[in-house]
Amino acid sequence: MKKILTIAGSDCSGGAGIQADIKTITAHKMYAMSVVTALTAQNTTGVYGVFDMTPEFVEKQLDAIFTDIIPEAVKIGMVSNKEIIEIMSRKLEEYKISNIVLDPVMISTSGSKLLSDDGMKALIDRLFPIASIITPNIPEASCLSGLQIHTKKDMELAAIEIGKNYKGAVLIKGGHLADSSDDLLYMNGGIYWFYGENVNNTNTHGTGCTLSSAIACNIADNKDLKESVQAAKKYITGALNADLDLGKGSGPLNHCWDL
Ligand SMILES: Nc1ncnc2c1ncn2[C@@H]1O[C@H](COP(=O)(O)OP(=O)(O)O)[C@@H](O)[C@H]1O
Ligand SMILES: Cc1ncc(COP(=O)(O)O)c(N)n1
Repeated sequence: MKKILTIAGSDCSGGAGIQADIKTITAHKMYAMSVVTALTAQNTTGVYGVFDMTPEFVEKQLDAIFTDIIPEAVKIGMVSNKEIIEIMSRKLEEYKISNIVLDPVMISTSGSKLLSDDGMKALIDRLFPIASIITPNIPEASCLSGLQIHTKKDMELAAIEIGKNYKGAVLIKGGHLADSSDDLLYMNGGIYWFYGENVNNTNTHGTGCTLSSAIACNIADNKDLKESVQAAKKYITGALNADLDLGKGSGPLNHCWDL
């Protein structure tokens, strides 16, 4: 069985973070492991508290995993702060871990900040260089490129701008653009569009976490990056179409459908 590690924050309401990742990995019939970087008290209406793990305990978790079970792919989500990022980058390099999918989580769908300002710089300097692919949403791509993004052409310009400083693949997710769910992959100077069915469902809590975990599973399954994104898009569309409606805000996805 393929083993996937998620390094991310916990969402006690089960919609995003570690919980979304484990559900996605299990739905792909793979073995999920998790390193928790932070606990959050959140639900479909907002984030009400964040409790960061100590860097030392993140290190202990990473050592416990990498000295015993080596994952075929790793997904990185919420990383909180600079100290945690520095430990992660050291450990991922020390154990020569490859196939890293990095979701640069900065702000939750409900608008809460999930990464400190110095964390942002450390993320770019320490984790971007070791990731095979980064998966910013539109606000994150805007922050990384310094460009406003309102159209698909803007997405292309932002991807090229991010690509100037980063050698890996960039997937800009289009979920925040009105009436479109098309995602853009920028890789080796080429632009590839992934056209998605725009599902009429406002329950999108955890879509980014789910997509990046699904990409990690597909990479572990020996698919190339384009095939991995295509298959992950199929998974997210299915989970949105499976239509769960929980909570008072933007609810979680339904992972209980036949892939
Ligand atoms: N209403 C929707 N219908 C279909 N796909 C969607 C919808 N909303 C988001 N997606 C898809 O979910 C994935 C995550 O995108 P997005 O919501 O932009 O990320 P994030 O959760 O990081 O903000 C992307 O593949 C995007 O195209
Ligand atoms: C622990 C954790 N990690 C990531 C997200 C972002 O997910 P989303 O953008 O879908 O709210 C979140 N809300 N909580």
